[in-house]
Amino acid sequence: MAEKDDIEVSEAGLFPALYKPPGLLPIAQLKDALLYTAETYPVTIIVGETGSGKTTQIPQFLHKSGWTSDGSVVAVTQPRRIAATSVAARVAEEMGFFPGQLGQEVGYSIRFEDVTSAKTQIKFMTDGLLLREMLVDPLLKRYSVIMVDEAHERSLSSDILLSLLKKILRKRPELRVIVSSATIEAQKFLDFFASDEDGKVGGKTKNELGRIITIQGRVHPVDIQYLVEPTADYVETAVQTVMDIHSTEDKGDILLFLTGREEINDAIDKITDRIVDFGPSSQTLQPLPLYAGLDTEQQQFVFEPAPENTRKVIVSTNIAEASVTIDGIAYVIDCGFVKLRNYDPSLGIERLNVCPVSKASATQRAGRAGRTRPGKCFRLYTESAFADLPETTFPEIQRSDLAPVILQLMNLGITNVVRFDFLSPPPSKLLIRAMDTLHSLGAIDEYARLTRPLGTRMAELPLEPMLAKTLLNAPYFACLPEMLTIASMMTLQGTVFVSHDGNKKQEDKAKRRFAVAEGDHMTLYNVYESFISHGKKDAQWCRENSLNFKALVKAMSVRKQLRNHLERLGIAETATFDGPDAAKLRGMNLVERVRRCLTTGFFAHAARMKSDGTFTTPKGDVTLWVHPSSIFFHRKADWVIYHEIMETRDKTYIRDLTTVEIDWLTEYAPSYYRTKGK
Ligand SMILES: Nc1ncnc2c1ncn2[C@@H]1O[C@H](COP(=O)(O)OP(=O)(O)OP(=O)(O)O)[C@@H](O)[C@H]1O
Repeated sequence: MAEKDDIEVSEAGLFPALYKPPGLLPIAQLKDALLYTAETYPVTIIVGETGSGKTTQIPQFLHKSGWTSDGSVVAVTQPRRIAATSVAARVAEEMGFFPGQLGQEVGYSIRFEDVTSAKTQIKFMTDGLLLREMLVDPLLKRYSVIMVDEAHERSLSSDILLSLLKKILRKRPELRVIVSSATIEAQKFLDFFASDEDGKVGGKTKNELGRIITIQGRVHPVDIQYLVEPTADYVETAVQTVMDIHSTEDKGDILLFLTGREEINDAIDKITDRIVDFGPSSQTLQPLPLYAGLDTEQQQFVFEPAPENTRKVIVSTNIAEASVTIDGIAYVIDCGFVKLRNYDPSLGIERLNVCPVSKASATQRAGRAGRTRPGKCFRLYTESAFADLPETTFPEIQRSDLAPVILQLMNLGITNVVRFDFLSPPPSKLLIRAMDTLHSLGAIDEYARLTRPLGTRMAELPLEPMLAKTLLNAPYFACLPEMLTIASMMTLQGTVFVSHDGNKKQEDKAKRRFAVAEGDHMTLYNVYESFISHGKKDAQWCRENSLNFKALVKAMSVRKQLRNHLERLGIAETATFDGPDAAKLRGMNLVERVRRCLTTGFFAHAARMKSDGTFTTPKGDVTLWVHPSSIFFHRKADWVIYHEIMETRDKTYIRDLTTVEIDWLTEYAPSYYRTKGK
């Protein structure tokens, strides 16, 4: 029986307290001001210290003061999935719901994972997902308030979302938009919403449009320390700092920010090697990785409390940088760098460049400490280097492949994307390249209009344009069931094979066992089929075959969702369409039909193997390296199409390859290969 002191009254009823309220968060003092502003003005820009309570408290204030009473929903968008899911869990808990009740009054929605219900009143979601919802609900009518969190990060989707919300406000003056931002961007956001030919948004003049609210103060102090001299090897310095903290500082977990998976694994190996130096009796260290490529389950580990006498060291990319609270973190180590995507429109290659973080990012990182206890942040750069950092991160919209987002904008009826009201307009080269890509895929015509049905259908599928086109073409190649599986497996982004207990050899053996000579797509198909034929629920079989059980279960769910999307478009899984080549295709085996179908979507990603085992682009101007995860890392091929291309450090890698015939490129993309002179 619970003690009286452990009993809390919540809206959900009486039950033993699962959590202790965080005391008065700084935002509590501004509750009335905030609610008044939201009542009075369409736009509220909120600027506050990290940890002051913006993300977790504002939606609850709004909910309690009636913004959801008519069945409307308060939405909070996040640039990252881990933030959306973990904050939803926290808010549900604060409102008195048990973990199993997540998805009822409080829920979250991220791509291929909707944990909401008809009851949901507070919904956390990725900014990209809210954009998608506009396809079915263009004015986002189910929401009374939309809070765009971490808007200063300038993610591609949140920038586009702000532009579209500005448009929606003209038609829905009763909608409330709250934008949470770092100080430096606040005025820019308000000015953006106010800028209009007639100075009016939703019938309001500039002065009536919105206000900036600033929250002072934080829950616990964070002591920031800098290096006296710069370091030439921040991974080594980071590991050393972990060891120093462990031997000299009080209890408390550590969060170390590095730039990517390789560095993270390297640091974890080094930490593991050095733990032994501390001897068996002392408190031990538990290093845990955190990056986007891990599946949700693996990411959840970092939130679990460390075992007794153990100090957690979470080694993370910037995905833990904003909105995330990991209870127990007392120390943050910030390497000062981040990997940023940079799309090269002339070559169509995405580069991952290691760049110095912005001051806003460094502040966010430091703010992961001092949330549930006082903290320290060790910046692995000098104070003068900090002073030289840019204020905010360069907007993603100015360095991304814009084809997916332009396709969506067009489907929302924005016909002239060049004149779209961007917060920061992208360079014209990026726009031109995106239009080019969409045109070559047949999604837009020569007048830059969305084609019907292909273009609109491509926009409606939650897949990138090349994969969407491939899937939509599959009925012409009588391979829709197979392509549904392949598309679902592609969304797992390399998490299918795992080395259990670090047994890399076993993993390689398993890969060879499932390998299909024609390439990685059919190999993944083979894995999925074997999983299904082993009764779907067989985690032990997955272990024996170095497969990630959770990832495969996820693939099943994604496949079902994609199948439902197609059904809504009037395409049944069993559909076969007769194209001009129907008779010819009937004589071909399944693998050839799949390869041809892949060519119709990925023809722009063609490459040819050279004698040294590397690949080259059709023009021969770029050397491409096979990603080690591909079956062609050790095998020969001639022409291939690939799914993804990425430049890291000094090499350009391609991953997920399938063999094709050179003639198919001109057969399925005649204008692309003719005009490109390839
Ligand atoms: N999962 C959690 N466990 C324990 N305390 C939490 C948790 N989530 C939030 N808190 C408490 O609530 C406070 C406010 O968190 P919240 O995410 O709302 O702040 P924020 O202002 O949005 O911060 P940021 O901008 O840094 O994301 C934290 O500082 C912490 O004290």
